[in-house]
Amino acid sequence: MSINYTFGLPLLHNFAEFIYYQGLFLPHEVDKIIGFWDDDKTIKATLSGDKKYNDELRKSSVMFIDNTPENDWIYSKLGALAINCNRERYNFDLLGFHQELQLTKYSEGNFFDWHLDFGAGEISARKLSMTIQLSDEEEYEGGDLQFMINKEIVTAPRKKGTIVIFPSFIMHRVTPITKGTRQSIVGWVSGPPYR
Ligand SMILES: O=C(O)CCC(=O)C(=O)O
Ligand SMILES: [Fe+2]
Repeated sequence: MSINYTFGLPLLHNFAEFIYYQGLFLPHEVDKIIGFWDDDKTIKATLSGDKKYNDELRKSSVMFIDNTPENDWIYSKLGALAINCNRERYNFDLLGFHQELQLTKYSEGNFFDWHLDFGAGEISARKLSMTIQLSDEEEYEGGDLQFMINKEIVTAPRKKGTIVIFPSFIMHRVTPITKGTRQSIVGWVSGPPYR
């Protein structure tokens, strides 16, 4: 039996669990971002909310990219991409980056197991998650960014400079690094609660 609604229910025909873009950041721009890494500004990655300091879920180092005028080119490129992507795919209410971009380094044995970027409290405003693959794919083994789409595990492209965007409620992980080092930028575009 089919039900015909008498009102026009807006549907998302272009929804995708994740999307990737290549070529937005030029190789020298990616290298410049990698150059921001400063061991003195590095902190051990922690988790938001109740899961804080859970070594079993996540092991990596992070630092934050200050939202200062000289870093504006990164924020504005990513922001513009997020707006376009959102218009095409999701139609979420977005307000902007409410947290600084996170620069992450995964060394051998580091990982981030299955999780959502969305949850109660401070992370409930996250709408879109963005990742930039900063490392040359030949430089590390393991370290795959993967999505759980129903019961299918799908791996995101590893090519240096690839930007991956996904709704923050999608389950994802970074598999353990078995060799070398992987760096990424992670950012969240936020907005008011779903309604
Ligand atoms: O490093 C990545 O590509 C993703 C990391 C991640 O899922 C996160 O920081 O929430
Ligand atoms: Fe995540």
